[in-house]
Amino acid sequence: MQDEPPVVVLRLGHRPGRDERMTTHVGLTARALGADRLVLEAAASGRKETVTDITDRFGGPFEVEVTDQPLGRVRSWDGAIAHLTMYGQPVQDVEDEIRSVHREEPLLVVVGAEKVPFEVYERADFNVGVTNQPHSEIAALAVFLDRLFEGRELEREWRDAEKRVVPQAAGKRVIDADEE
Ligand SMILES: C[S@@+](CC[C@H](N)C(=O)[O-])C[C@H]1O[C@@H](n2cnc3c(N)ncnc32)[C@H](O)[C@@H]1O
Repeated sequence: MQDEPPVVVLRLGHRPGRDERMTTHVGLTARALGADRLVLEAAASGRKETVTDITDRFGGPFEVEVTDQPLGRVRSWDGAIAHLTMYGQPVQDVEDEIRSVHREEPLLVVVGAEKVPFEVYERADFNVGVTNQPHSEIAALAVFLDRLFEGRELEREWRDAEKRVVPQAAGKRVIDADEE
């Protein structure tokens, strides 16, 4: 988020066909819940447009990039790495330490699609479990980011939006952002 070291989400793995919506939703969740950037691997490059389109309409800043060297991103990352995995340390036990590291340096958050290479477990500064039960990278990412930002991401402001949702107790209201 603004005025903080960046949080970058790396979506490691993508099975064409099967993972299209999951990868899109990893990106939308990263954007909505305070991450600054999403890195997709080349097989997922088709998802970039969808996430970018949402950013164009509903605001940013949020960047999406595609790499053909996803593991290279992990190897060369200049900052801390949190890898979300059901085998990791409970998020509630490590969140304070991750927050304190993130005050000083950028954070790479790695989420998988299928089996993640063991190298990632070794290179990660934190292997983090959001429960030690199998579930979803989208759910794990959402809980992790909310814990990292302690809810501040819910109040963030969006820049350069075309549209803005006006919260309603019932019904839907979307206005042009320049109508305000
Ligand atoms: C379908 S799961 C793959 C399951 C795999 N056995 C694992 O967690 O390493 C896809 C991704 O969801 C995330 N994930 C699933 N369950 C999780 C949990 N309990 N805590 C944190 N991340 C989780 C991980 O990033 C994982 O790579």
